[in-house]
Amino acid sequence: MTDERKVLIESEGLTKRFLHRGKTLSVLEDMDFKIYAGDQIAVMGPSGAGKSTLLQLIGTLDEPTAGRLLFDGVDLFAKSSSQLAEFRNREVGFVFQFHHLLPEFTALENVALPGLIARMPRAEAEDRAEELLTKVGLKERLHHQPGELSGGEQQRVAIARALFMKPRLLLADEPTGNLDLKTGAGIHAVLRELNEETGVTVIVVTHDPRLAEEMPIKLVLDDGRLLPFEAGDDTVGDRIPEELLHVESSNPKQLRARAKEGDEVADRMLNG
Ligand SMILES: Nc1ncnc2c1ncn2[C@@H]1O[C@H](COP(=O)(O)OP(=O)(O)OP(=O)(O)O)[C@@H](O)[C@H]1O
Repeated sequence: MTDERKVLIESEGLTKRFLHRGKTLSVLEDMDFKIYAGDQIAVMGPSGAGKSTLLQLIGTLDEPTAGRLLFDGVDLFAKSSSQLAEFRNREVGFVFQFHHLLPEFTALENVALPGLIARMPRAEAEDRAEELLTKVGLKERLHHQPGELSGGEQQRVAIARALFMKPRLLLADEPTGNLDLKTGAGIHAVLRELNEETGVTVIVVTHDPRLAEEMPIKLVLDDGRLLPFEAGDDTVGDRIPEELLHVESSNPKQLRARAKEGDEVADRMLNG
């Protein structure tokens, strides 16, 4: 099958092992995948499966032990560390579970900060920050400090800040981890809307299949492999996510077999 869409990220044999107290811990093994520009992907998997590690590699915050990662056809880890820093500034927005907003700055100032660091005129940076805060539904909270915002609002400020430099890729590591389900679903909806408006490629790590439902592509990382996750059937329900993921991902063959025929996107990503 041919696909006209642009491949944004391609991994070839991506491998990450940690040396810990004299023992080698293999986290990601020989991963091949493609992520297309504009994809919206949720990555689930048991605790310790390597989800954060994968995100750190894709965001070039860490280096692989082996393998390559291409971004728009360019081999990322062939770049120098200063080129990589520039790549991260320009192309990648990060959102973490704990938002790392500056407490003494307002929402507007927090979002405008990347522009000020890049020496953008203040008025221009603040205009863009206001535009982004409006997009994430916080037009009425521009001058609130993080401590005066709810957890979901703080996370939306962090998302707006991550998008300030118009990155092509947004990486979110459990952005809903300390939020209730409803607020978490709101955050995922914001990510989806931003993707639809700006075309930014979104990869979000989550523990909760109910939150993953917001994302069109759902993958499970387990045993160092990415597999399609079909959450649209009766296995989701109200089961405990960890238990569900464990049961599902311990049977990768079964999981593959169960992936619906229509789930071509995940298949294309994994098989090229
Ligand atoms: N710097 C490191 N040195 C040694 N081991 C590490 C290091 N970083 C991560 N690990 C190990 O790699 C494995 C994967 O960690 P990672 O944080 O990527 O998992 P995760 O899937 O994101 O887990 P969680 O859902 O609990 O956040 C874990 O077993 C962890 O202990």
